[in-house]
Amino acid sequence: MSKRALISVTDKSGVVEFSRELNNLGYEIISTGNTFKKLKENGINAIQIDKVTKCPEILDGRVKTLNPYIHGGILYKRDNQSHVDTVKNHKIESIDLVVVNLYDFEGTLKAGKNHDEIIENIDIGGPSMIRSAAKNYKDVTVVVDINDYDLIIEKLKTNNLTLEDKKRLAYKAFSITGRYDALISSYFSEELEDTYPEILNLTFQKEQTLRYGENPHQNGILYKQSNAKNPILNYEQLNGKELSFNNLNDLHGCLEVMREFKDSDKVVSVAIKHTNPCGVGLGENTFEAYTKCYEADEVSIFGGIVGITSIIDKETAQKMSEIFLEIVVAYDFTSEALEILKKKKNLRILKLSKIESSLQPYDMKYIDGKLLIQDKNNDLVNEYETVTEIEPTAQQLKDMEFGMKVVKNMKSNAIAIVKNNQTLALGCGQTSRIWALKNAIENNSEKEFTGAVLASDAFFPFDDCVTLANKYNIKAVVQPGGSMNDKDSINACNKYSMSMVFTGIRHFKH
Ligand SMILES: NC(=O)c1ncn([C@@H]2O[C@H](COP(=O)(O)O)[C@@H](O)[C@H]2O)c1NC=O
Repeated sequence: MSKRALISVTDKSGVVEFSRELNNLGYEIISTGNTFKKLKENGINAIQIDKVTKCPEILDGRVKTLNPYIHGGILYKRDNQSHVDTVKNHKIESIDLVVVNLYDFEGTLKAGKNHDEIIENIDIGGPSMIRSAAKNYKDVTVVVDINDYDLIIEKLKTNNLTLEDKKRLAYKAFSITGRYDALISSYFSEELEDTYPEILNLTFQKEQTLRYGENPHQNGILYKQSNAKNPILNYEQLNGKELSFNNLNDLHGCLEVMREFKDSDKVVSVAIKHTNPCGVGLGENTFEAYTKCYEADEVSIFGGIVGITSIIDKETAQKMSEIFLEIVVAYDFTSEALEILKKKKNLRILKLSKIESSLQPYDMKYIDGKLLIQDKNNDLVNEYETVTEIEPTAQQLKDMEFGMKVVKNMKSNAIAIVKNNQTLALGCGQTSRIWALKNAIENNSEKEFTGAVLASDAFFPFDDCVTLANKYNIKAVVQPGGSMNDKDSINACNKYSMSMVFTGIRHFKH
């Protein structure tokens, strides 16, 4: 008896050639509405589904293959006599190969169609057949990926389709239906504004196998969430080696800082080291911004990432090429700038499409079998409230906002000393706040801090930071406030004739 293949595909690419080969191999083909039409038009020998189901496709295609003649033919165990007798009694014929790809739910969603159209694009019969065939993979071959057509034909021709192959195809099939359902579930959770559902169905697709992970002995992979909105890692690579695990992680840190300044009328230049900013400068033009960023810390920038919210010109590119950088990322590059930067073969040059606001509902951390999820930290300050006798100057207020944007994106405990739209000294990732400040000051002992502003990611539990700042003539402080001992810091500020502003929002980043 000849073998039978059921072919029902929305994406019809390659299906004619594939079916022709199946015909040549002696397969009888059963097919649904439009697939059947396409095959027939191309001279493929096929039988329409209703000849098998003995029922027309009904309910606008909602029921085509949901039928015992189909599922019985797929699901019966060939080595189970009772199953064999049952299908024989019911005149159900064997289906040995199931070729299905699903209604384009994802594409319909992305095209912004209305709810009813999206619902109509939830495939029911397709996943059912895929799951039936995958469950019975020992007896039935399931093909869900058009990229597998050639290999399947090759294997069938050489009689070399092994049980292991079929198991792998079944695995792929269940992964595809699982992903499909996760996308549907996410759609409903969004529709019903259920940001933190009881069951969180996230689905990620492998985008890139990285050379290694954070260290050479660790594997590293980049997965992408296909239903993410405005993903921040959205760039075109114009030069250089493939991005590494650490590059991608650091780049994310860089883009998050750039995002803080995306609506600024000035250009921001950020230097990142190990996900933390090590220099940030705001300027009227690219060169000024980069110069400020570079001069903020000429040591740490070495081997770092530089991000610029503008077009990189020749002058800036020349200055950049004086040092070793891993990545330069910007909105664009002049052709002269690109020519200069490209001389460094390994320098990764990235052109960003655009920096947009984050539309991701949350941030997450995988903690060994559990997932910690929280709202994305999209706010900067609640309101600026001066809590001292002295008010900050207009420039100090501007620097306070600038400083908060920087400390918000540094690992806690984080301190930024800033002046005139430039970071002068940064301290981060310290286990004590005073150490973060000492670190910042001691690493930049040659600098003049008079007139600078001190920004802190979280409140001061003691007045020690204020006292130390005063020693270096820093006369303005911005911090969230909220400590039981706020009074101590406020009193110290008043004693030293300093201004202090509370923002009302803490920015821990651990
Ligand atoms: N309802 C059913 O019984 C059913 N059986 C198969 N499908 C889907 O119909 C599509 C193919 O339809 P057509 O051959 O008419 O283009 C395939 O994507 C397949 O997954 C169905 N459609 C939706 O559920």
